[in-house]
Amino acid sequence: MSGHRRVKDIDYDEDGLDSYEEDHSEEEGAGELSVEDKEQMRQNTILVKEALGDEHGVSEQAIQEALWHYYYDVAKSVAYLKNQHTPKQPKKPKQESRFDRAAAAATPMKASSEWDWCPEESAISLARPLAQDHYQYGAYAGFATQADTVRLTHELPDPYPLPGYPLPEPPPYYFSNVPPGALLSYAPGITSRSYLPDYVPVRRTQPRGPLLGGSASTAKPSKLAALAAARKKKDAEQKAAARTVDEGHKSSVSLLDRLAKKDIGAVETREENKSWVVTQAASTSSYPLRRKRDPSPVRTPPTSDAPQAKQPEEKPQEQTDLRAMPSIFAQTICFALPRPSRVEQKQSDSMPYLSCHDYATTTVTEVNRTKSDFFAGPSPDDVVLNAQAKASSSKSKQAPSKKPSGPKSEDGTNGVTNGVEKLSVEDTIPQRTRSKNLDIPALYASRPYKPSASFVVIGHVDHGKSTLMGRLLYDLKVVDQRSVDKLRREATNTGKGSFALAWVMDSTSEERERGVTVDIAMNHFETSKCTFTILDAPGHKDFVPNMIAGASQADFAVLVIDASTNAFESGLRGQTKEHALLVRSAGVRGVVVAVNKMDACGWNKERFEEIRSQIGAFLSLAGFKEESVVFVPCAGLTGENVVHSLLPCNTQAGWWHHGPLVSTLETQARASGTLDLRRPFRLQVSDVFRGGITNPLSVSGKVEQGAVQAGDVLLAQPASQTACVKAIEIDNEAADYAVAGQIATLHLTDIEAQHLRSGDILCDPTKAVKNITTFTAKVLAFEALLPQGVDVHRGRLHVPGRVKRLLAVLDKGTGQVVKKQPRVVQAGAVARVSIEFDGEVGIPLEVGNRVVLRNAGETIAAGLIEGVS
Ligand SMILES: Nc1nc2c(ncn2[C@@H]2O[C@H](COP(=O)(O)OP(=O)(O)OP(=O)(O)O)[C@@H](O)[C@H]2O)c(=O)[nH]1
Repeated sequence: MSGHRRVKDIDYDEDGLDSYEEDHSEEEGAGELSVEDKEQMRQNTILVKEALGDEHGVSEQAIQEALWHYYYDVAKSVAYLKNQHTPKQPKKPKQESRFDRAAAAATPMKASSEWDWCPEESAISLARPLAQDHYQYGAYAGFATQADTVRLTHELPDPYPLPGYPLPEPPPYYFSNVPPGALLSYAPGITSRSYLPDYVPVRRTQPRGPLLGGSASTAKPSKLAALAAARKKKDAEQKAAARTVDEGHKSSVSLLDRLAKKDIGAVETREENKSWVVTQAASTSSYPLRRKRDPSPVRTPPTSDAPQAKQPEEKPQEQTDLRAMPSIFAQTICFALPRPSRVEQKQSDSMPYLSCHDYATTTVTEVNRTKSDFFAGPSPDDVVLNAQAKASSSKSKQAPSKKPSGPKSEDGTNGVTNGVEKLSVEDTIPQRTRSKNLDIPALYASRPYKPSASFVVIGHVDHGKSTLMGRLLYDLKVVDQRSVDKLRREATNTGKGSFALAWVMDSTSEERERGVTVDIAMNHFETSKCTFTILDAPGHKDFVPNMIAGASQADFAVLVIDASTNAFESGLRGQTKEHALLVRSAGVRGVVVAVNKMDACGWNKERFEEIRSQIGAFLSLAGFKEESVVFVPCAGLTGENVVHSLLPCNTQAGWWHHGPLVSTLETQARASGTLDLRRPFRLQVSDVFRGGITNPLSVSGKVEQGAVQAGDVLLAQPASQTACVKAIEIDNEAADYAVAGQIATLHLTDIEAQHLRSGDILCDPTKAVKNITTFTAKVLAFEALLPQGVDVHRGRLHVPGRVKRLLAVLDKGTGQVVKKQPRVVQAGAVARVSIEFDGEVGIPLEVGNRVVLRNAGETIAAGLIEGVS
């Protein structure tokens, strides 16, 4: 029985956390079998013998060694022993798939001896899942070839005997012809620990096949073949053309790709002053885009050395009009000198320094002559700082006055101070926003009631998540016809016509080129009853960390399942179950299962029922309550039963009498639960935006608990820096406050950008989250758990650490300690473990947070933090 199936009756809720005794005193003898181990060994040996039968003739010692090796896992031991002791049968060559044919057409290759370097054991253990997942790992990523598949298929051992047996990682050679940098950019989830060491010894003698993007299930074979055959040639041509034809256009597209907003047209007029919103002049599309996420600034110690304004340098030779325009500071310094009319005209209305002298025409002699005058009085900085000090001292004594109190000149005749005098403090220094001291819980309770919810869209790669969400937005008129037509044209031109709707969500050029979602795409829409935030998660296993980040912000999940032949089954072996477990681990309680691509199976009721019974059983084992799981058949591509009910003319679907997907979403949103707004404020930063003029630093994320309003001072952890909330936006609209459950954008002041990264916490400074270095957690093990290195994930946060100690195995039902200090925690067991972070910097986590533990690209456990230190 796999780890996935042993999730029964596990409740991740905080309830019952206090009920466990803790006793770490008992140490077991190391190196010898304990009494329990011996008993377990004896019982499992009998089970293995029974499973093997007599004809295998495997010795008891071999059985016990296998059991020891697999930590008493009977199924794995049996599989191993069978593989070891069964003579290999020559297998029938697998029938070539469309992908194989396309790849062969593109790059004719014979099976080489590339496989021979790989140890036989690895070959056998990797062969089957790789062949099954050839598309996912290989052709999909563009690194594997037909030769790989053919060879792997010939080498296949007996089918994996274990249901839900976890897929191993792709072998290193799948990436062997990729430079390490490119490997990381293709697969950010792959750590150097998991792949890069193996990269070095791999040698390939022949070039790999080209990238075959697109969907196996929907692309036409002829197109694929043609695409593959022309790929190499086109790649070279396109790259050269893209580089030379329009550099400017390219950069604007790539910037555009990374931005998020609902309506480009609206932003073009409203957001001229936000540098993170790039307006693509040529584009008139209004499909939603993604905001640019700040590339996590490197945290550096704060420095007081502000960049200095450039001082005029002595240049013996004559300056001409060709010199660059002076800085505003230089113009301020030199404004007493005569000003040429050319500059007056140019700067007439826009510049605050109307009488400013054009420094470009000032000679060194002039500068020297007037230098003593310039520095006779206080510097502009001094004046401003003095005024600021005065303003703050007067503010503390008297009520704030609306009239700006500008700095008084100390020397009315001095040009510099006169110039600065014209500035008010408000013009120069961003005013700290004053809190309106709103009673947020009362306001929230009395607001016009329209529930809002965010949902994460999960499921195996290519099951149609992005297309379904694109269709939802299109049918709800969030995206207009013109934009979709444009996307259709673009998608068709690149041979990916069927992805047009998916491109509504997948907006980056990388995602469009590869035909897969890479990061969470966020979008908003509204129905007459609710407002929603979509978090479209990537389905590919390399991007599971991004999926976890989406799950942590969601109120419920939409699990998309491809109903077409074999796709559902391959999803079960892939990410369908893993995603479902992860969202449950992240605290999500409700799931809408969208049984998608029903058009591809002719709206077959039996197929729908089969999927409902299998997935329903799994979700209940994973801890979802039956009433929190709803199934809806739909087809994102055709739009049937997504927003509009099924047409009566669709006779095949006459058996479905319930509403479309959107009405199910509304029901789930209403059931999403109540909010406790009076708890201390917490927001995990999901994205950081910087560079805007009016809002130089903004962050977005889900308010996990409590509430925030403009003027509040927050503490950023782990940097331990305070910041002031200047303004708040929710769903791209200005808001007075944000409350738990809402995904908000906070515009911040009084903090440097390097103190904020995605994954950080903004919290109430009076009840702050502490930075910790170790914690204990109650976890459910998806794989056997040992003291080992792990990546600790919580939303956008992921930090390397290690399982320091296995403290106890717990009873799943009661939570009582079953065994103290176990040597290993079996897959499916619940355990209390102690985890330590690798670095010296503390990590902002607290009791009650949900964490996911991953190792080498696999999720190995998930659970709740019970204690921190
Ligand atoms: N026949 C049919 N094909 C569909 C349907 N929905 C999506 N597809 C096709 O399935 C392929 C993959 O769709 P995507 O929306 O990119 O899948 P995805 O799950 O978002 O993929 P990732 O985000 O990369 O995991 C595309 O070629 C779609 O046209 C559907 O309802 N019917």
